[in-house]
Amino acid sequence: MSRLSVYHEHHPALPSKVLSHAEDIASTLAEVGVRFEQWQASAPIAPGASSEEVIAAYRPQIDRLMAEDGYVTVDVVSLNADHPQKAELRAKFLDEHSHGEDEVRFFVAGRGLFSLHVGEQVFEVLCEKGDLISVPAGTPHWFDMGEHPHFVAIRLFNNPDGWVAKFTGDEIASRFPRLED
Ligand SMILES: CSCCC(=O)/C(O)=C/O
Ligand SMILES: [Fe+2]
Ligand code: NI
Repeated sequence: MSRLSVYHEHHPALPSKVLSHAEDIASTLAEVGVRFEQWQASAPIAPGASSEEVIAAYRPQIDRLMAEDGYVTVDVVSLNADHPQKAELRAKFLDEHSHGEDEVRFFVAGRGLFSLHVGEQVFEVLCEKGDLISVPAGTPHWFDMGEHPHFVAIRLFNNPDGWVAKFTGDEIASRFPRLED
């Protein structure tokens, strides 16, 4: 089940708030400018579906976001526990970083743990199948795919150069919870 846990940045062991209803998660994240939505596919997605088929199943929602927020490219990224570089990839995303553009991810399958560092608070969002999150440009954050990663995600970009990260050098992420398998 999707979940939002809110922490003070100095108290990683004790969340001040834990929410599991999608409406509550969305309204709490909206207060800090973060978009959270749940989407339904407009067509069934068969196992092994191509990127084009995955995108087609969510075309109306993708087109709406592109029109609202000016995203120009869309792709599909897929990762599972057989990936030979899974440990390196996990470590890279686990260091606190920001991007010059919004980080927009829709989970077609699987799960991942996003943690957003906003002021003195950390908003930890467990994203599951059907969840969309948009991390605003410039927001320090990290992402845990877990020791045994499994996700298929649609990514939207407003920069055609794709994924570019600026690492903050802060070790805050090492003090916060990891994605539990
Ligand atoms: C679900 S893809 C997440 C990995 C990524 O692109 C990123 O920037 C994490 O912060
Ligand atoms: Fe990121
Ligand atoms: Ni304190």
